[in-house]
Amino acid sequence: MKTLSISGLCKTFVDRQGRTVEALSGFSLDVAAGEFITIVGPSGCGKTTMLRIVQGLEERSAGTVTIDGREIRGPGPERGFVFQQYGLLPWLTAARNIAFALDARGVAQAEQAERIRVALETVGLSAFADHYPRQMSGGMQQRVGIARALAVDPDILLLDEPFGALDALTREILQNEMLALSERMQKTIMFVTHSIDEAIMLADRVVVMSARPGRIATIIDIDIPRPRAGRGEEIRESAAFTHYRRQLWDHLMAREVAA
Ligand SMILES: Nc1ncnc2c1ncn2[C@@H]1O[C@H](COP(=O)(O)OP(=O)(O)OP(=O)(O)O)[C@@H](O)[C@H]1O
Repeated sequence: MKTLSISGLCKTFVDRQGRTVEALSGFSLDVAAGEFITIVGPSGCGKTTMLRIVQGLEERSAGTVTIDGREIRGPGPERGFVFQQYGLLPWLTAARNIAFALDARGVAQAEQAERIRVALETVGLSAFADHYPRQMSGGMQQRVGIARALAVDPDILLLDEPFGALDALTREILQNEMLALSERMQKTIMFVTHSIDEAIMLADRVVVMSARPGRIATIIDIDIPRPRAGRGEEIRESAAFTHYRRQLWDHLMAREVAA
């Protein structure tokens, strides 16, 4: 398990017309080893930008990102990323999609088959290794996306609205799988979502971002005991959950009105 420290992160984009967009301004957060953080905020407040910088997919304009005290600049094997639109290559099977990621990370061929087998088993897709993305539902494709991130065996998992494109029922099923996974594997997780319920259900802490330029507006500790996997209905119906939902809703409404 690894700690992640983000300090004074700023990002200014310059578009083709030379106009500047300040996406992030002074985003700072310390994430403890094994902690599950969810991030919510108004549309366009810089959530994806922040996550992409932490993954090393995007340059920062200022600030630092450190993992266990070591500053990072580009992508690395200790971090795995899950995209909203799955990001699978349509001409490759589930297993080959995972192999492609392992190749990119320099994992030896001899090790790959076992890693792919374990990753697909973890997400319940052992029987679908040879299926192409078009032969799978959205939920299954995103399970492959998660398996691909897990196959690299990262300590830190970064997920950018991974269930945003799924129907409500599939979304709840995958949330439960995410809970089971995180409670079993003890990874450090940052998870961006637009769903208040999802943010509460999964998190140890919910980070609420301000409108663009994004920074942290408030952080809410979610004091709902773990393990939570398999207890979705009970938790959603609890007084604590209702309380957190109201609290988050009020914060987000205040941001949207201010935006
Ligand atoms: N490559 C880019 N060039 C110029 N502007 C960009 C670029 N990428 C993002 N932006 C702008 O930066 C701001 C933050 O974008 P970002 O996608 O990080 O927000 P977000 O909070 O993830 O949005 P959403 O909630 O809608 O997914 C937006 O105004 C966006 O238009």
